[in-house]
Amino acid sequence: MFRWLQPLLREWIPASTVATSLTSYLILHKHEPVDFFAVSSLILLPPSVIAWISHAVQSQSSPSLTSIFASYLSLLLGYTIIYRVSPFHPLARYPGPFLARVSKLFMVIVVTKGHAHQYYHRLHGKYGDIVRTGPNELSYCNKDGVVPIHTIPKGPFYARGSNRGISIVFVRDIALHAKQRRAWDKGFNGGALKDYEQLFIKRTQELLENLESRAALGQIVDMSQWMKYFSFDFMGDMVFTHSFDTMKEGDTSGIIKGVGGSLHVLGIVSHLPWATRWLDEFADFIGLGLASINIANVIVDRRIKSGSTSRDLMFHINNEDGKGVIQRTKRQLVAEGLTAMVAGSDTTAIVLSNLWYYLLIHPVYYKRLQQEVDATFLRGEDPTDQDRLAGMEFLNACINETLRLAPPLPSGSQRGVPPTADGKLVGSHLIPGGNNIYLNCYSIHRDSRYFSPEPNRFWPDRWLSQKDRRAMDDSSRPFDPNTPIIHDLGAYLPFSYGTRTCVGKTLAQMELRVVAASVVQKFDMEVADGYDTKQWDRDLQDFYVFKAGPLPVHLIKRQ
Ligand code: HEM
Repeated sequence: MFRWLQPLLREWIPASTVATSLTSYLILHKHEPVDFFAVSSLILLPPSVIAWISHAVQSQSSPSLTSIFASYLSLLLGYTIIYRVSPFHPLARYPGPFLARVSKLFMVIVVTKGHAHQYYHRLHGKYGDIVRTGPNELSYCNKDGVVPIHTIPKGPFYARGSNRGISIVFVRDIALHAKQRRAWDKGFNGGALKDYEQLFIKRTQELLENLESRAALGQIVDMSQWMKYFSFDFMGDMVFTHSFDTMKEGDTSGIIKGVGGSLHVLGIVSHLPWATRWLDEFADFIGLGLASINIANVIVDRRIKSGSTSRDLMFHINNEDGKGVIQRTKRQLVAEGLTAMVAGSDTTAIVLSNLWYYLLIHPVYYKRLQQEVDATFLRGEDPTDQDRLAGMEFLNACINETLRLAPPLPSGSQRGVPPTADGKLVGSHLIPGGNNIYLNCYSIHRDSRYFSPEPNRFWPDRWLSQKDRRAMDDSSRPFDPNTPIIHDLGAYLPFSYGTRTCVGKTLAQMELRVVAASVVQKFDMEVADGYDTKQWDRDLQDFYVFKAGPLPVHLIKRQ
């Protein structure tokens, strides 16, 4: 059949493979679709049609299906790579590792190992303030980027599939975010914080009782695990009036494991926005329902049915006072509730764990903190009074220094200059439309232009006034007032900056102060025998939010 067409076909197949792959490349390049059907049509349809025509003509010399696909896909890949590494790419002038220019897959490999924060930090050390970390992505480390970067909308990292509710963290549209944020702001105003305060004070008491019983038995306590138990239990109370009771029963509901697992996957997959989107779209279909979403679904269901028995966060977000601006579907409530759980528990837990680690390797600061607590609160008095806690300079210095050295979101939050925009000026760099940028929090916090001397060292005194400042690791000596100090708060952003700044900042600070002061008031703390404290940094992994390993300690109840 169609024998007369066969000679023509010999010429036509390679030509059409080149032409269709080039056309598909240009469409993919210009529109960057992430929709599964659009992308798979562009990738699979043209070679399928060519193969079908070739098969219909049935020439002996017709190339096989495999070779048509292989040529088509190689060409598509070839155009992409050539353009990305070429001097015509809008980010061509920015330095960075060669493989990062070629594909974001390179960063996925780096991220998977968990030490992206250290890798980015080394890149800034080698290439300077601005580094190309992906074909269309830059990492920035200069405080002149703080304001401009945080006025750019969130990037494709935050794109979600259509079958998930979109929680506040993932809303990319600026106007929609402002609307959604109003309900959240209501849930974190002075009155609401007062409501939550009693909840975390109660959970702190429970934490202390648990630590005390283990201390009495001489057991080793994993402080990292207990900080998670505490923060998840409190968040369950605060967000949904739901008791996870992990301090009593362990993680029987699977919420801690589920949230940790989701963050791990998100931290890796979200470097390929199309993959995140597809995972979302097909997760339920292929039976990959994320455990944390399933748990949140059940809790929100129960919470909606029971109505509000107290003014928890759902009360505000679900407009149960009738004063709200937007009505939410159950899917959205699940997304918002889960976001609150993730944003509020893993973050505070990691800050507290890091605080214990720094105080353990600098026992002199642990003692100083104890002295300050003892001087502020009477013997037997619980350190829960927020006014006095806010005035404790050394306590706040220790917390701030922990947040400086180990910000829970170390690599920053991706911002994407809209493809239609002319570009955005960041410092002296014009970032062209369609490209993404991160302000690297971990690196900027350790930059000697902003924090000096010794920016990599835990030295709470840098936060104190000159008269109170003591020498590094020797609190018996005053710090030499002639040594120049740089302490630039314009480069300090553990809670982010601008309209997307952390809505839970005040709550987190209150919680951190109460737990830190309560534990040091009650216990002396020592590293457990056999634990090498160098392991802590090795275990600390950056999956969007820091994830810590165990921190085994001995607690000794103070008399
Ligand atoms: C020490 C603890 C905390 C730190 C360091 C922290 C840090 C941050 C950072 C850096 C962001 C920006 C994220 C981004 O741009 O993608 C953020 C946003 C957010 N945080 Fe926190 N956070 C903490 C505790 C909390 C708590 C206790 C809550 C309460 C539920 C909370 C709720 C949120 C929410 C809802 C957002 C999204 C805000 C928005 O997009 O408008 N955070 N946080």
